[in-house]
Amino acid sequence: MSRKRLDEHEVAAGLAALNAGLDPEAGWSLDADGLSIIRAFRFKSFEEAFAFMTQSALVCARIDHHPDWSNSYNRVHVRLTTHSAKGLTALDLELAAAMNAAVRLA
Ligand SMILES: C[C@H](O)[C@H](O)[C@H]1CNC2=NC(N)=NC(=O)C2=N1
Repeated sequence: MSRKRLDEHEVAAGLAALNAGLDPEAGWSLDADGLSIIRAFRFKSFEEAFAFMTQSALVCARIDHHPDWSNSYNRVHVRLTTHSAKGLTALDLELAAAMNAAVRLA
């Protein structure tokens, strides 16, 4: 997977694909600086939130790409960017898609 920075059209297309079928309030959005994407996840319990983080962590380890994230009880806030590229790459879209899938397993 490439660590080349995506242009704004690639980012917009990626976000549209990630958010297809999601409640517009619930999906991924571009941060104000355009360098990262963010999503707030809310679960039924701390256990479900942590199961989601555990599932996501396995993907992070596999693709060597890691989120900036925080957890408070049943909420997980995620920010994805590629530090080495100083912006968004295909890896961020891949990890976001994996997190969308991990929600269903949590
Ligand atoms: C050496 C190693 O591949 C790099 O430090 C990776 C690890 N995980 C990473 N994760 C993220 N989100 N951005 C990076 O630039 C990055 N770099």
